[in-house]
Amino acid sequence: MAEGEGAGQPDAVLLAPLSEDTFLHNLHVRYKRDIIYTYVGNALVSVNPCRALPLYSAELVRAYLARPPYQLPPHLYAITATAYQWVRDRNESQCIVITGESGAGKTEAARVCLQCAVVAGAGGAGAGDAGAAGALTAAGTLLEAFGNAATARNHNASRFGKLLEIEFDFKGEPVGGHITHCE
Ligand SMILES: Nc1ncnc2c1ncn2[C@@H]1O[C@H](COP(=O)(O)OP(=O)(O)OP(=O)(O)O)[C@@H](O)[C@H]1O
Repeated sequence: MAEGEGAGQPDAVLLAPLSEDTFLHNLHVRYKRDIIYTYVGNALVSVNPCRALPLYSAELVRAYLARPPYQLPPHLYAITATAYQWVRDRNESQCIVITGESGAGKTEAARVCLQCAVVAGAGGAGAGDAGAAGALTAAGTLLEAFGNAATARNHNASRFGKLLEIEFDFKGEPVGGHITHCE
């Protein structure tokens, strides 16, 4: 799971010197090795690989849930697992903001976060596709069917903004959720 030699700097904050050039060069070095995630402190930069990479699995979610943040390579799972643990252990609402230009990969990133939250809420037991979180996944697909369109920048562009909320009970299991869409 370690990134190994020549993978660049996993946290851009540690680049010396830190400039636009070194930042972009570091992202490029990592991208060439199919490493699409890089931290900037507690934020995560994701580069759209435009092809499926073997970066996602329930087993990997469990690995991120089991380790403190920053002990494993940068990943959306690390961000989501930390948010989930803070909801469960500190009883604090958490928010993950995903931003970027059209086609940057926001919708895919939200899907990955939701997948991670589903597995986390199922106690890391598996795909955990049932219940509130499974319904949210299905609702997202349904909204895309009506609210997405092909554009010059993205073959599956969301034509609306999306606020996705998941509610967890005191055991950390998802019990409800909402998707609010805005034009
Ligand atoms: N992590 C990823 N792995 C593989 N392919 C990806 C990934 N992220 C994005 N893509 C590809 O890029 C396309 C565009 O991504 P996505 O729809 O998530 O962009 P977006 O930022 O939500 O765009 P928009 O704002 O136009 O809706 C996806 O349909 C998919 O083909």
